[in-house]
Parts: sequence; structure tokens; C-alpha cells
Amino acid sequence: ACQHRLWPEIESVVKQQVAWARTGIGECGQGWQLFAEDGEMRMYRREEEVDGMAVDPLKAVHTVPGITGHEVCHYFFGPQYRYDWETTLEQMTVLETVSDDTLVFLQTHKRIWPASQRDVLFWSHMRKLPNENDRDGPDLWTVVNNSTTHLDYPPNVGKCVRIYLKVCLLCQTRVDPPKDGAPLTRDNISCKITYCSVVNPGGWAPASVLRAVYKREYPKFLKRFTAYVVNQTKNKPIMF
Ligand SMILES: CCCCCc1ccc(-c2ccc(S(=O)(=O)CCO)cc2)cc1/C=C\c1ccccn1
Repeated sequence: ACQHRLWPEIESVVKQQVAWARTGIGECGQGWQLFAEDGEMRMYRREEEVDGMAVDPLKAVHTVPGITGHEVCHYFFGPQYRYDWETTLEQMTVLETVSDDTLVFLQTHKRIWPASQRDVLFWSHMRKLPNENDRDGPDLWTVVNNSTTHLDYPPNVGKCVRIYLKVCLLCQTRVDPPKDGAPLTRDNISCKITYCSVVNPGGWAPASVLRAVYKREYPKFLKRFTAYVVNQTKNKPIMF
């Protein structure tokens, strides 16, 4: 995989996206609006437009008990699970298996009236990162999705408008060992999740429609996805 044409871009985008995900909301400076809250989940967005199109950066933080960062990234990255949790997905194809931790996807998402249907072509890379703050703490895990090109699938040929996205899912496992030295159970672990995304809708879509879609769909997506991981892992050994 180190010789693959995408490797240099993957290296630089992963470093950039992880640094961005690690930057707290406060440190990011002004402009972040809290637009959704549900229990431990907080979702922020910044209203930004490019060529009159809303491309609002989104940053969500969530803490989920009973699962690890490796498990969250495993179920987010794996194509075999995606139809189970990605509600707006209509069609998903793995165009290329670059390596066991890097895939190229083509996805079409359900049409959202009155905008035209969208598709997205992106590489997806999963990686374990050393825990710089706490050397003997559990590692971080991340999945970065970044739009790319593929000669056989040029944009805007069929009925779909090609969107462009950058997504980073950064996960930090927290272990609170039981007092009496008993073996670790899922009651002693939790995962701090940071989900960042910037989606350029490609062709024109009314900013009001886009913002309504994001306001409705993002909280639903993160809640549904994390509940899916809890449900898939509850009777399985902990994957650190
Ligand atoms: C007019 C409507 C334009 C938006 C359509 C759309 C574009 C992109 C995407 C999308 C969102 C998350 C990813 S991912 O995080 O990489 C996970 C892998 O699937 C990839 C694609 C979705 C949706 C449509 C709805 C929507 C919007 C947010 C959240 C959820 N659904």
C-alpha cells in the first residue's frame, strides 16, 4: 500500500484531519453553533458558503459507554456493515481494495427532495494512532474518508450530482479498571468519539434545504451508528 498512487495524499490528509478533530470546539475559535444535543452527544456547525452553496463544517462529540475506539472504527470502516446503519444509502460499491485498511467506495444516497440525487466517490482509511497524551493509555483509532477520482466513474455523468466530502471519525477509548482487580468488562470502558465532516454538495442545492437535511440527518446518523456498534459488540469479547 505504501507504493499506491493514493499513499502520499492519504498520509497528509489523515494527519491534517486528525489534528483538526483533536482541536477542541473552544480552541477552534468563534463561529461554532451548537445545533443538536442528545445526552452525551453535542453537534456543532459553522455556516460557510462556497460559490453560494452551503458547505457548513460539522463537528460532533459523543461519549458512548461499553465500546472501544477500535470497535467503532471497525464498524464504520467495514463495507459489510454499512447498509445496517447508513440510513440514506441507496447503493454502495467498493471500487478498489488498496490494502486491508484502505478502500475506495462509490455510494449513491437516496434523493432528498427538491434537490437532485447525489453520489460520492471517496477513499477510506483506518488507522491506529499512538496515544501521545498518555503513553500507557489505550491507542486512538481513526477512519478518514476523502473524496477522490476514478477513471471509470467520472462525476455528473448519470442522474447523480457528485458531492465532495472530507470526514474524520476519531475515537479515544477510556478504561476505568474495577477497584477489586477483577477482569475488565464492558462496564469499565467507554469511547469518546469526535466526528468531523465537510460536505460540498456539488451541483446547486438551496442552502436552506441542505441545512435542513444536515440538521435532521446528522444527529440521526450518529445516534443510529453508535447504537448499532453497542448492539453488535455487547456479547463479543472487547476489541481493544
Ligand atoms: C441535497 C442533499 C445533499 C446531501 C446528500 C448527502 C451527501 C453525503 C452524505 C454522506 C454522509 C456521511 C458519509 S460518511 O460519514 O463518510 C459514512 C459513509 O457513508 C458519507 C456521505 C449523505 C447525504 C444525505 C443525507 C445525510 C446527510 C448527513 C448525514 C447523513 N445523511
